[in-house]
Formats: sequence, structure tokens, C-alpha cells
Amino acid sequence: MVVKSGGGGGAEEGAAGAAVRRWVEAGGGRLVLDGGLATELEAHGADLNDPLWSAKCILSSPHLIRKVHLDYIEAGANIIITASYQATIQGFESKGFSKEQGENLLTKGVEIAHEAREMFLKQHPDQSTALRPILVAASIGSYGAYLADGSEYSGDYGEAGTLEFLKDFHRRRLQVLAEARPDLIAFETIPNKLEAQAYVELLEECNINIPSWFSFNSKDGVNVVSGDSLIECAKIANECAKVGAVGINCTPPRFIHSLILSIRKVTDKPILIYPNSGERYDAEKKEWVESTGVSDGDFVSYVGEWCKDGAALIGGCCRTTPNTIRAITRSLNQYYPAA
Ligand code: MET
Ligand SMILES: [Zn+2]
Repeated sequence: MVVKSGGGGGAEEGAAGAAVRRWVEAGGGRLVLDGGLATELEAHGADLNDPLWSAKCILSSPHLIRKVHLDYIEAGANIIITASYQATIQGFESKGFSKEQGENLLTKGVEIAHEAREMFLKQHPDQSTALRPILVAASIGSYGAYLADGSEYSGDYGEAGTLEFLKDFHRRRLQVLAEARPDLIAFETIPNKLEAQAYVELLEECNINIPSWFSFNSKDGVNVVSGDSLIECAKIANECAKVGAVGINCTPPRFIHSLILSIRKVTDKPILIYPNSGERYDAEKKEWVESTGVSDGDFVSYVGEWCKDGAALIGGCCRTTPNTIRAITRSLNQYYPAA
């Protein structure tokens, strides 16, 4: 199917875009994403001061990850994102695990999310995925997330940041996660054009047939965090038939409106947005600072606007909680009364 309407780039929508569109339709015209995973793990007492961040819990407390996934499904999420954001084979190896053990841990992150979905369906026999999509998205954080120095918020990879280096870095994790059969692959917090290009080439070369989404982040409402043009980044995603949705995550809510409009100029693929609470991450202190974040109520007051702008998948990123997701779900139900 060739999609060309509005400002879209006219690329092949492909199976990935069609799959996401079907899920969006099954969700009544929109899908709710989950909220911050690390935030919730910490709220339950996990110490994530570790290069693996939330992925540390795949090792130390899988039951906690399962609980947080379940809480988000209970709050209305149609999509839960696995704990693999900062999990890499290289990161597990530097903790003394073998390559094979590292790969098994990545797989385990997807299994935990599958278990949470099964538990929810068992606990709610009245619910079925035919009535309400409940999908598992395998998270792939950027190279900057692996570095654990906050460079996914600068996109500055220095000398190391070549296309081939980034492809080599991400290749095996992508293959292992795809083999674990998630419903989607979530490339999150993409800070620059080069990494988007690396992902596109890997999706093609590894022939990954699980629909993926590309999610960028911005700190000015115009460009992605590295200063690269969001429009150019979104074009790269648009041109890849294996990408089913394009959007923004971990970015303050106040920037989202203009970012959606920019993305809309170059793609007709479904748009997803899951902003953070508006606070800023201080990579040196390893903490969120400037508590000028918006409240759940304020966050949700934006939801109608984002829908009008054309976002079809909406959730929260860092510092958002099941309460935020509950409020987003309620607000979307008003906006899409049939859902
Ligand atoms: C820094 S963005 C983190 C995204 C990831 N899905 C999480 O919530 O933990
Ligand atoms: Zn985030």
C-alpha cells in the first residue's frame, strides 16, 4: 500500500505500519503506552544506581519488573515496554556474564513482560486481547544509554560515533530481542540522525520482521537533542518499511505539540509520544533535578491537544507513574468515546 496524503513522505507503509495501524484501530483509534519503568522500580525500593539501570532488575528482581508491568496494564496501558532499555550484551559481559548468559538475560526481559500479560488475562477473565490490545514492546536504548553518562540526552558520541560502530554495537541485541518474539521493537530516546540510520540499516540487513518504532528526544521542541533536525530524523524512519510508528519520548510535555507537527510533515505512519514529567536529568549527579515537572493533571490536560495534532499512541516516560497512565487512559476515553 502506498500512503501519500497530507504532508507524508509517500514511502511504502509496509507490513509494520499496517500492523501498528490495525492495533490502533483495535484500540478504538488510539493506544495507551505505559509510563516510566525505572521510576516505578525505584518507587518500589530498587536501587538503580548501576550502569544497567532498570535492567539490573532483570538480574536482581524480575518479580518487581513483572509487578510494574502489571500495574501499568491495570492502569490502562495497551503497550508495555520491556526492561531492556539499558541492557546490552556488552553491559552484562562487563559484569562477568558470558555472551550467552547476556543473551539469555535479554530474552528474559521479554519473557517477564509476556508473563505479566498472561497474569493480567488470568486475573481478569472478562478481558481479552481481542477486545483490548495488550502488546509487548522490546526496548532498545541508544548507545548513549549503554554509556550510562547521560549522552542519550546530548547525542554526542565523540570519535566512536560512526555508522559501522553503532551498527556493530546494536546488531546482536536486536537479533536476540527479535528472536524472543515481542510484538514490537521500541528504539527509544534516539538522540541523533546517525543512530537512526544505523537502526534502519540493521533492520534491513537482519531482516527483522517485527514492527518497530523510532522514538526521538528533544530539548528545544525543534531538533533532536544532538541538534540534528527532527524532520530529517523522522524522514529516515519514514523511508523504512520496517518502521511502524515514529515519535518522541523522554521530552518535556511543553515541547510535544510542535514536535508532533514537525513529524507529521514528513510521515503518515502512526505517531507516538511518551513525554517525561518535564524534569531534567543531571547525568553527573545521576538524578532528576529542577522539580518544575508538570503534575499528572497538567500532563493530561495536554492529551486532547496531542490527539488533535495527530498522535495515536500516547503514554509517559521518566518520572511518570501508573497514576499518570490512568489519567491518560481516562482522558483518551473521553476523546475517543467509542473506545
Ligand atoms: C531514559 S528513557 C527510559 C525509557 C524506558 N522505557 C524506561 O521507562 O525506563
Ligand atoms: Zn525516559
